[in-house]
Order: sequence, then structure tokens, then C-alpha cells
Amino acid sequence: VVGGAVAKPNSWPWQISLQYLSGGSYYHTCGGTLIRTRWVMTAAHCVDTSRTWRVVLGDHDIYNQEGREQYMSVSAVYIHPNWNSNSVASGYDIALLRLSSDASLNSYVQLASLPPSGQVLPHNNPCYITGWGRTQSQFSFKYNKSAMMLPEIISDSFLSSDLHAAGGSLSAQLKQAYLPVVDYSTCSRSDWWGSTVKNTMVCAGGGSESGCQGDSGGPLNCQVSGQYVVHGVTSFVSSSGCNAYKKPTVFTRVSAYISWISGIIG
Ligand SMILES: CC(C)c1ccc(NC(=O)[C@@H]2CCCN2C(=O)[C@H](CCCC[NH3+])NC(=O)C(F)(F)F)cc1
Repeated sequence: VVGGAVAKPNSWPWQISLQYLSGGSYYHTCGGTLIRTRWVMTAAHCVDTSRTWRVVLGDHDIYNQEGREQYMSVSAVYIHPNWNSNSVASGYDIALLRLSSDASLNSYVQLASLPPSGQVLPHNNPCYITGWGRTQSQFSFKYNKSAMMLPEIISDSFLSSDLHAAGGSLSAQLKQAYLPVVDYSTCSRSDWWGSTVKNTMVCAGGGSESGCQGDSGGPLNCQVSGQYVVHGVTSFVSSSGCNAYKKPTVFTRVSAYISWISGIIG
């Protein structure tokens, strides 16, 4: 999350951290939403590689154990059948994870509410994105020696390389940012996302605050009649920067997939 603030611990009790096993340790890679005691909703692009996954419930600081966490293993991954990993713009960026055991619900771990099938929120509907994703965009900077008056002592190898840096690292603590809905007619304007965005998606934000790498799969929490409802699954941002101008964060529209979800979880 770029901008926003650290969330009050466990104030989004359906937010999960999806982690993968590598070299004996687990690493946060995506967010997700607890929708039943044995089911988590996330993005297809988070789980379209075969790894050993775990889901952490009740987390706040992903690098420190604070005693409220529940560590769940994943018994099955259901990726939407129409998902195409080469084309995030086609949509269907949604997946369900079946947990090996039931979550224990308490004040730190709760189920999310999902919207009714087909519900589309109006422009500027209040929503919050939550996640442990990067806090700044990544950047890459190409040096061009001839174009820059640099002392000869600076080696070509250094200069010829791109300067890549993880503009932001993951946030240790869960963050939230206020991202109001951008309606489809605005979001699909040619100087916004154009035809890249589909009406099976939700756009939100578009200012200086946004989702960023590592927030994928997490919830867009929208206020509807005084209650928070998870209307989006964080899907993509601009490849030229997380909070790029007129490129709001794009979410899978959950209300477009309610029948698919019901067909899987019963
Ligand atoms: C033009 C369209 C097809 C298109 C739109 C947006 C992108 N964005 C990106 O590639 C940026 C850069 C790093 C990852 N990323 C993303 O947007 C990834 C999803 C990538 C899925 C495709 N591999 N999602 C996120 O970073 C986010 F915001 F959800 F946390 C790429 C292509």
C-alpha cells in the first residue's frame, strides 16, 4: 500500500497473509480474504505457480509473532477456469484456497461479507484497500554515460547496468488506504485504463494512494449501508508505478463471481 496508514491491529479480521515455503522459511507473497472457516479468496495470479502455501490468520506484523496468529495449511487451490496468466487484462483473476482445518473465529479472526451477485458500486463509494504490499513503487533508472558528464573513473559496467531498486519493501505491519470507487465509465476512458479494464473489475483510488506489489489477492473493503463488504480482490496496478496518475488500482469485482464461488464452496 502506497500512502495510507498502519491499520489498527486486527481491525480487518478477514485479511490473511498468503505465504510460500522456500529454503525452510515462509515468505509473504499476497493477501487474501477469509470467507468461510475453511475457505480463503485470493487472486489467481498469486497461486498460478505450484508451491507449498500457508495462510496466516489474525496477523498484524508479518515478521513478528504476537500470539493472535493462526497458521493454516492449504489442502486445495481452485483457480478460475478462465484465468489466463498471460493476460491479467482479461479478468478472472480470482482463486479459492481450501484450508486443511477450520479457522477458529474470534475478535482477531472473522469472516468477510461478500456482495450480492451483480452489485456494482457507484462512483466515489468509500472503500479501503488493506495489505502488507510495497509502500512505494519500484523504479528502474537507466544510466547513459555519454549523455551524462561523469568522471571517467566510474566504470562502464556500473553505468551500463540499470539501477533497479525495490522502491519500497513490504510493510511489516498491515496498512490501509482510502481508495474511493472510480466507476467503469471513468476508469475505461482512453487516458485512464482504456480497454484494459473490464466491467468484471472495480477501479479504486487514482490519486497518490494505491495498492502495490504484495497487496495482490487482498480485499477492497467497501462501506455499503454502514457495513464493510469485500467488493474487490486486488489484481493489478500500472507497470510504470503503483500510484501512477489516472491508473487507479484495479480489483477483480467479487459480485461478478458469486455464482462461481458458491459452486465451489457450496
Ligand atoms: C496492459 C495490461 C495487460 C497490464 C496491466 C498492468 C500490469 N502491471 C504489472 O505488471 C505490475 C508490475 C509488477 C506486477 N504488476 C501488477 O500489477 C501485479 C499483477 C501482475 C499480473 C501480471 N503478471 N499486481 C500488483 O502489483 C497488485 F497491485 F495487485 F498488487 C501489467 C500489464
